[in-house]
Amino acid sequence: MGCNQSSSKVGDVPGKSPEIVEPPPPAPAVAPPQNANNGNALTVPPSTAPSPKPSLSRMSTPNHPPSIQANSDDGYNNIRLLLLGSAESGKTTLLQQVRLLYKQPFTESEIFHRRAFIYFNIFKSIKSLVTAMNTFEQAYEDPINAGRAQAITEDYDRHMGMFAPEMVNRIKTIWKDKGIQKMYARRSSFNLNDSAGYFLDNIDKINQANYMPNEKDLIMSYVPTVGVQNVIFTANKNSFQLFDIGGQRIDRRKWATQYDGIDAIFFCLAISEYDQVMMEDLETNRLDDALQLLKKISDEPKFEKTPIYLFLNEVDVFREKLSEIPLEQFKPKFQGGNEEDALEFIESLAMEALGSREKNLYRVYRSIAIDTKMMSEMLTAVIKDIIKKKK
Ligand SMILES: Nc1nc2c(ncn2[C@@H]2O[C@H](COP(=O)(O)OP(=O)(O)OP(=O)(O)O)[C@@H](O)[C@H]2O)c(=O)[nH]1
Ligand SMILES: [Mg+2]
Repeated sequence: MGCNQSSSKVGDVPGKSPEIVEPPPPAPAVAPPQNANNGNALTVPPSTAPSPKPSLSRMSTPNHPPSIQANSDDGYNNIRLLLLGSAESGKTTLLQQVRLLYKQPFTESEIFHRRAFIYFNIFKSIKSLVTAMNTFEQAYEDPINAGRAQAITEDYDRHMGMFAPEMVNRIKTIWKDKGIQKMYARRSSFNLNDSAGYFLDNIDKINQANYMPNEKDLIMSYVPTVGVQNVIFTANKNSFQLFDIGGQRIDRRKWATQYDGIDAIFFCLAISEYDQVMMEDLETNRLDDALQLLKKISDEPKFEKTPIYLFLNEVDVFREKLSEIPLEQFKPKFQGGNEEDALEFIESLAMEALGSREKNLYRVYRSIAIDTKMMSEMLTAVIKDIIKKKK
């Protein structure tokens, strides 16, 4: 099964919610990754295109996503939310948590689509690890694994489906190697998907013909967003529409087309990226880029009166990384200190980016977007706050 198959529509799946919209992307369904460390060349296939809810008017091109009418005549508020932030900052993960919280289940086609990407995530992770072994001149515990790793390095297949038995054994054997495990412990020194260990540990379960990703697998997988996705949900008699746009530089050009009529912004900022550079230019610091982006959004005249809910995300990865890679190495203004001091320092940078914005026009949260319990509490509070402000 490949991703190209996921062009079926939500409306095609009996008994499934018609409320999720993922408009067709402008590019072919799946383009090959550009290099071993960069899966960002992938595009998202048109997995869903629902039949409309009676009270909603829709359009379905990527630049003009389906919209709900600003005012309804049934006493409901229609509230439009925009999810922004750089690539891999946790936007789609947050959207997924919203879907879990407000009971917008994944469609069958979405699950199959994600499943294909899970294989791709696994292969990309093991490839990043063996590449790092060469870069950092880390030796394999078993020298035979160097040969197995070479075969991985030279494999340019996209691997969007089940692995052949030989390949799965190769990946498992390499993953168990103590040298690779040492490299994995140093993963903050190179770009590795945050969910690499989770999927590599579960490869036996995943590499089955009848494997269906569970809730956690779906949350942990990474499918770069291309174009605009959105979810419609109801909370406390208010109808919400949440738009999620890809955060890679190439996708940010589309952001401004979504700025009109937005009631609140959810901004995800991956604070764990303080030591990393952008995939796009391999130069710009990812945290600096994200902070600049936040400032740009905060200064945007159209958002002068729009509340910003800022999620300082990936707190788990941040905490793990601090002991390995001191923050002060990358942010000399940080005087050093414990985890809390480091978090407060990052928060102060975010406040700077938010500038002179009125206090009631932003809220800052420390989040772990993969943590469903934490996110359900946080999002419930955020949604309540938005409703209160809208009244
Ligand atoms: N450990 C950890 N992983 C996270 C967290 N938030 C997101 N992830 C993982 O990071 C990866 C990227 O997350 P996404 O939500 O898809 O990123 P995105 O911002 O939508 O990225 P684009 O669509 O490329 O703009 C996924 O594998 C997620 O499971 C977090 O707080 N902690
Ligand atoms: Mg996304």
